[in-house]
Amino acid sequence: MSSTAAVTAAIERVPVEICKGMNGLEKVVLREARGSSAEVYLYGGHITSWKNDHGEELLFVSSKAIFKPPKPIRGGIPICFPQFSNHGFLEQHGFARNRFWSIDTNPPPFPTNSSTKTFVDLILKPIEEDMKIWPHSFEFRLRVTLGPSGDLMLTSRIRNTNTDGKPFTFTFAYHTYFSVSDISEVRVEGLETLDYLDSLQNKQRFTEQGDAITFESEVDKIYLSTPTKIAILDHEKKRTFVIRKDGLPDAVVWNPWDKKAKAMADFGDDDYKHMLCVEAAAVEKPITLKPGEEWRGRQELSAVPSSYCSGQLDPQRVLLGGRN
Ligand SMILES: O=P(O)(O)OC[C@H]1O[C@H](O)[C@H](O)[C@@H](O)[C@@H]1O
Repeated sequence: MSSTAAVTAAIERVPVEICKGMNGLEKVVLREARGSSAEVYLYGGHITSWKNDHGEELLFVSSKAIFKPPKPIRGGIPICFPQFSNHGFLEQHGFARNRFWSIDTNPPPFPTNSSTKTFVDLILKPIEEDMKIWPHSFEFRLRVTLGPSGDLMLTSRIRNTNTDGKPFTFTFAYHTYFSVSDISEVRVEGLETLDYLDSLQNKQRFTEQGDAITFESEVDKIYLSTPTKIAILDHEKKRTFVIRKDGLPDAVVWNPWDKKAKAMADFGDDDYKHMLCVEAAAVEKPITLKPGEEWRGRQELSAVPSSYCSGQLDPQRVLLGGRN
């Protein structure tokens, strides 16, 4: 893109608001004309709010969340990089979720749908401390976009900028906490009959049964090679979340249930009833990048009124307009 085009693109964009959030931490607020909004903290590159055009919050953030470094924020969408969970020697979920990201004022060209003008680009580069625990140079660019109908899109571009010729390997997840009315009324469709690693049973491999997934106890599973669309149906709210993903073959499903909830200082005792994590991820097959190579991982979230019946995962029908 020429510099003139870049300037034009910047002018056409809906300006984003940068303000102080909890404990004075900086956050970016995106707003769409019809009323939807999203908030992202520079601390963690962490989405903490996604509201539909009625102003209803769609993500769960614990009322006990601690917005204070180095503690990651409990809820919203933490970014797990360069390690998912304890699958490696780094701290749980890697360090991206508790680093300060910057606004990327001049991101490399990025194909954008011409109707979406509400977005912000963030960037994370390693600090000296990171290089000690993970000796690699990288540029992690995160674009957060709010679509005209309130869809929330996250695109990550991770580039190996090592100058020593060395490749690096990472695992990744968008650790999305969805807000649900009552976990026992929720069903997940799209993961039936798939293989998963059960993190509650030493990551042993099992095969899911044929019915949609429902919840009556703690769950912590990594579903493998999942379809690009997954739906979360919330009967009580009459709302369906549709997750579309690209470059992220796995999907983690997590709910800590009552005992683990009580053990977490930044999570209310009953919070587990009102959240469900379904996390677009790349875990089973870690990503390796050579110097100069870039990886992309994309997640798109929509929330629509539940209007379809069990066993008919057909987001084309759910999403008026039938986008794929
Ligand atoms: O407490 P955190 O470090 O944020 O992790 C919360 C959860 O994240 C993922 O869903 C993992 O699969 C779980 O094993 C973990 O408990």
